[in-house]
Amino acid sequence: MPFLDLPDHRLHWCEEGDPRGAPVVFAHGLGTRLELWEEVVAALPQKFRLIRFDLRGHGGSEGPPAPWSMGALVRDAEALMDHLALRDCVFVGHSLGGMIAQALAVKRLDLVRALVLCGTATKIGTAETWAARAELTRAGGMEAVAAAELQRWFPRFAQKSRPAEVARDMLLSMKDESYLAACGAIAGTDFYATTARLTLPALVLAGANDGATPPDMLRETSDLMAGADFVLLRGAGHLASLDRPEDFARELGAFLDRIGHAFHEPAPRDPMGGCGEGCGCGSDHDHDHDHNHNHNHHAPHAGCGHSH
Ligand SMILES: O=C(O)CC1=CCC(=O)O1
Repeated sequence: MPFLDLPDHRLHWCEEGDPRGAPVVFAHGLGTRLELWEEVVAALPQKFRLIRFDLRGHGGSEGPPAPWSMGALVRDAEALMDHLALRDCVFVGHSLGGMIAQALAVKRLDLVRALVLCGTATKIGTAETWAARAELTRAGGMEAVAAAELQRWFPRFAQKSRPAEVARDMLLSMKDESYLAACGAIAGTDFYATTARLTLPALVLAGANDGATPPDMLRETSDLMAGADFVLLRGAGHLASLDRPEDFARELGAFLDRIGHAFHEPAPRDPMGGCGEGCGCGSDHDHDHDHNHNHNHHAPHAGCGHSH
């Protein structure tokens, strides 16, 4: 099992497909783990380089002490992608992973050439709903969280299904403190303004029966991004990759074909050095999304947003 050692925790990741293929990176959401993508990855053409990882405190990845910021979660993804020398990836993000995807596309357009967002939005929940979630976690632990989440993640007819059992096991495998730290990062996040500036190719997949991030939220996120494709997955709940893996893989595969991902040559690294963010600005400033840096080079007049 490969791990990436970072200064205060280690990240667990895995890779399938063709190591020389065009890269596709998968990031799961709150309370799940990289197994969320198992069946989707198996159903995709293996000509791609298919990389999955566990977010900090999830699955096989360690959880450093709280608090965690969204910027720190984004830096984990960046560190892994840099470690694997990935460029011009299609980044597939579910829920919290989809928030990381949006931030990465703003911050590191050299890493991300297209986005696939599912079960996510620019902002999920409110300060009040996340405070209530924290209270539930402290009072009842992950058992109580799982009971509440399964009702939101799966339509009533699927709450006793195999995917619901798998989701429950994932939630119960998580430590309370990591869950609370991840909730804290989501509670403080609103990417509306920065995601609205994205113009890279994007596919937004909504589960028609998603009670956690309902289709309207996904539609709104899709409408924000110029040229994004929106697809409603019938019969799917919040974890569409788990309860409708074949439909998910078909839509994702068609998107990869549409953007010619298999034939895409990664852009060369900036020969002038620069900040490593692909903007050629030459600065060594900290590109922390928390501090509102804006790096969408597809937006012609956006500027790099850095203080030089
Ligand atoms: O847990 C939920 O209800 C929905 C959610 C928000 C972020 C995430 O990853 O899942």
